[in-house]
Amino acid sequence: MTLQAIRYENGTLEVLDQLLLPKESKYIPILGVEDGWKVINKMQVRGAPAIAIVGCLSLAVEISKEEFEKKKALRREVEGKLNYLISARPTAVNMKQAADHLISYINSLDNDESISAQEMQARFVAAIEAMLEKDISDNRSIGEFGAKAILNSVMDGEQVRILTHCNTGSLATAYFGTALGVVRCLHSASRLENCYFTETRPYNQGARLTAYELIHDKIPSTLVCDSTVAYLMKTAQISAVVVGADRVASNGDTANKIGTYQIAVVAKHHEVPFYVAAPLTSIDFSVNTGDNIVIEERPQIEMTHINNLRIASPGNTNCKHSMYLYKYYFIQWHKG
Ligand SMILES: CSC[C@H]1O[C@H](OP(=O)(O)O)[C@H](O)[C@@H]1O
Repeated sequence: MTLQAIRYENGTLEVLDQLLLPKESKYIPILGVEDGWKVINKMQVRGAPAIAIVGCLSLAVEISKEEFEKKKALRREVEGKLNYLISARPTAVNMKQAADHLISYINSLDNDESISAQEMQARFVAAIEAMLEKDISDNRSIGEFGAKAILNSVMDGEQVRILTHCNTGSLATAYFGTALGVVRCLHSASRLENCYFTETRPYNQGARLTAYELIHDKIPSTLVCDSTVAYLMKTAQISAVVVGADRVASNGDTANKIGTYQIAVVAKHHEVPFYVAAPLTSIDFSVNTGDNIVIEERPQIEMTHINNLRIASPGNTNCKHSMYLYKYYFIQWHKG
């Protein structure tokens, strides 16, 4: 059984506090949407699919404890709280996609006169709970499809060497992962020679989270500095790069963790196939190109400190060159 970022059973929700990993493995209770918003905003829970699932489950936990006489009251509460949850982080689209779907669903339940307020509440909670199993099923399909695509591009029986960035595994989803799900499928097929993964400064999703998962699953892997990527592709015969996505625009432009763009450019230079592994819930058809994707900027302390220890000299942060911005960049989808 791979690691579980999310524990949900009969209306009770706990999440693994990923800010404490790998030093401490601690689950924290989520009692409602306020808790859900906080753990997403603080990145105690992160990863595009996991953000949507935890956000929506926090709503299910909250409304399961309430009684609604009027269907319209339930609909209004659901709409307000889903829009609140979207504001926790801007770039990953999964929470917005889930909110749009659930608002449409609660409106259809409200308009169905054959359904009581209690039935409406029960069906709505069930729809959120179904997101967990759907994500796991999607991840397994992505993993199998991605592994097959990579193996089709190499010689029969050849062992492959994969490079990935950030964390896209069980700690970023309901279970199994997206890009790391592809790695898991290659390993299960006995075709993975090694998975190289970047530390992914400044939050260190790779060094702290992907390392934790690959060691847990006993998958052959090597942690590399972010700055090693070009040298690695020049010297290590990388078979393919596989990364996740926070938001994919309708033309294929992809927003992902900072560092993805430079890996894509280096992969193109070294003619290494580059794959984005993402569920349909990460694709935003309302956005034409990457230019329209909101880029998340986070507090500079997330870069200047590690575990509250300053690692960057204090400077005049008003000067442009000294500004520490933790930004996502999108990669132009290299067609053909
Ligand atoms: C399947 S996770 C997709 C995406 O989420 C991660 O971002 P964060 O750790 O900031 O939530 C990373 O960009 C992954 O590629």
